[in-house]
Amino acid sequence: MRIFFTGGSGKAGKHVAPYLASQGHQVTNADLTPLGHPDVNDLKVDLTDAGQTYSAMAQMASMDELDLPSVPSYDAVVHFAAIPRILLTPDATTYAINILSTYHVLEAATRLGIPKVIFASSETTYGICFAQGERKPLYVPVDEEHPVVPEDSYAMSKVASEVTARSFHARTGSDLYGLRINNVIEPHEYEEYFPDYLEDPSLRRRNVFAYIDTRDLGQMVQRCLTTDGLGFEVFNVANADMSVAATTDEIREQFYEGVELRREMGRDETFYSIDKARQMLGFDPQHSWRDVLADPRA
Ligand SMILES: NC(=O)c1ccc[n+]([C@@H]2O[C@H](COP(=O)([O-])OP(=O)(O)OC[C@H]3O[C@@H](n4cnc5c(N)ncnc54)[C@H](O)[C@@H]3O)[C@@H](O)[C@H]2O)c1
Ligand SMILES: O=C(O)[C@H]1O[C@@H](O)[C@H](O)[C@@H](O)[C@@H]1O
Repeated sequence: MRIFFTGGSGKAGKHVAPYLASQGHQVTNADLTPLGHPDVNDLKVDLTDAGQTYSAMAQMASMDELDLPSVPSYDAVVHFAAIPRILLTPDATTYAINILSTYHVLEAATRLGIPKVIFASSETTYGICFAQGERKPLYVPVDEEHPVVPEDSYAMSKVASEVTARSFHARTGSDLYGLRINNVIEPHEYEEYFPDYLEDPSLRRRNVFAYIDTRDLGQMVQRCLTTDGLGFEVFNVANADMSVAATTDEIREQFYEGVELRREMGRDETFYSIDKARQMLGFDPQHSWRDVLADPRA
């Protein structure tokens, strides 16, 4: 497929964009800074500018396309570009950049007739990650039906992005899949961060003890690309296990007193439910910190 990928130079995108290229897709990376990967075409675009966004999505992807009879249309957009958390820019700027760029991407894709947009939403929509003080989930495992009423500007921008996508879907009926991505972990980060997480699970409370490996995030995007006709949907994205060594029973006892348990859970199973992605997309995460570090409980 011919893919317009935004934010391909970032933490998640620099893994996912080349992975999609390795799966045979033709990938254009629309970002403020280039990725510089041999298999990905870089295009410098400021997505907060509507004209730039539309123009970039309408034009040819590479010099090779000069030899085609006309400029082909993109088959899908993967929208990862964003200010990816609070405290990087003032709250109002974080909100403004994220909602504006997402609106522009969705509008351009819609007007150009691109049939699918996969966009990065976030675990923060559930209001736990960047809550002032501690906030527990209403129930576990946290699934896509859990209320999304966050108090921080970043998560608000992601909720607004989902609402905007749902409305574009109402207009066109096209496929718009929002990925409520958990905390992104690059392969080299297991050795860097996880020894501390295994030692002290409270470090992962704000992520409901979950994580997502960049390689499994790539698999998720690929599955979204190959699964058509779902319309507007949001999906939690996380690895199958927790980012800590404690068991689900121990975590519930220590952190989730009074939190409803909706169903039986496995010993190490993620509290960030990926049942929907498994059922609707066949998502099947392959990686774990246990591939890199010894499980102190094994
Ligand atoms: N990192 C995480 O743990 C995490 C978790 C959940 C969701 N997300 C979401 O996933 C996506 C990717 O996150 P990331 O960690 O790779 O972030 P990142 O900051 O590393 O990458 C984002 C990229 O977007 C680009 N960008 C920002 N503003 C832009 C603009 N106006 N025009 C064009 N490009 C612009 C940046 O240059 C950067 O390369 C984001 O939407 C983020 O909100 C991230
Ligand atoms: O976008 C998000 O959800 C993420 O933002 C990151 O900066 C946080 O460190 C991470 O915990 C969140 O998962």
